[in-house]
Amino acid sequence: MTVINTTELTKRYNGESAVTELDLVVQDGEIYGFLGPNGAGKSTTIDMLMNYTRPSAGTATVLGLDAQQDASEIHVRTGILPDQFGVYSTLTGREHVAYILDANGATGNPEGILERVGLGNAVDQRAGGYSKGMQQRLGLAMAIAGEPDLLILDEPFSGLDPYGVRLVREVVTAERERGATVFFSSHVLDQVERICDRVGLLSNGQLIAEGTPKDLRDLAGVQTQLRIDTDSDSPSTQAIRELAGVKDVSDDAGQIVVTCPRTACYSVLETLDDTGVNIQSFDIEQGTIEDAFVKLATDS
Ligand SMILES: Nc1ncnc2c1ncn2[C@@H]1O[C@H](COP(=O)(O)OP(=O)(O)OP(=O)(O)O)[C@@H](O)[C@H]1O
Repeated sequence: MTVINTTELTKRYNGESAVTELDLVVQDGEIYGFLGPNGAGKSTTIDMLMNYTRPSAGTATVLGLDAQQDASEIHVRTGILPDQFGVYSTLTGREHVAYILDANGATGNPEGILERVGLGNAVDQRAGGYSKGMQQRLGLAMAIAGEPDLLILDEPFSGLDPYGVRLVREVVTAERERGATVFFSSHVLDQVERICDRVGLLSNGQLIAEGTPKDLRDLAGVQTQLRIDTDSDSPSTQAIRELAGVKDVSDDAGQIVVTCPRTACYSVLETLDDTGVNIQSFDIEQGTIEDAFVKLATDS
């Protein structure tokens, strides 16, 4: 089933296009990362999906329902962590989660939900006294309360320490295992790479690339560098220069640096070994999705 489907979805503010003819399809059970530089149109797209703002043109369905006509039903079935999430300072964490469960007619144990996001010790503390990271975790707890079919998370890693970042990752993965679909925007690209099935890259309101994180690295031509330390001052590199995929080989006082796709690294090492080069150690520096993101966004 298609969980999110937009057709030529467009939003203009004062004649300026924030999102332009966006065609987006997210399937049931996917973790989809919605990426893009500041001002690319990510939050505007989420706002249109949630009917917080009306499109200037085009259509969107969420969970098979019309994003505008059926917004109430979509809200009940969707857990949302909005951009710039704010707490009610006088309410406790427990009261925040209980409110969402009640509003959505759902059952659940607020304490258990808060424990899942690492707020087990702050359940009855007023949220106004929570740190920024704790408030963000509370936002995540409210999003997952009631086991929604879809999670829409706008910058879920924002303001979190490494422990919090890992926790979001674990919660997102667990939610998908439960059967939810997850759609989130993020600038924290290494995390995106670790959990997303697919990513879409938005630039100036347009979807300029889409696929698995690996697809995007390949599309951008991001290469891997393999550094090999040998015990020779002038190791023979002719055989590896002729291997498929090898882009560049340099040799400096026994250290060979090979630029090639990650899949070619094993052949390079094996070929060097076959030609009698004594490999002492090696290191693979993989091109990242961040490299791909910058290249694709700059080229577009
Ligand atoms: N209410 C508004 N009125 C006028 N322009 C707006 C409004 N909301 C967004 N925009 C403009 O629309 C464009 C897209 O903004 P949006 O917030 O969707 O980007 P974003 O990708 O979410 O950015 P960020 O990563 O910085 O959160 C920007 O140029 C922004 O200035």
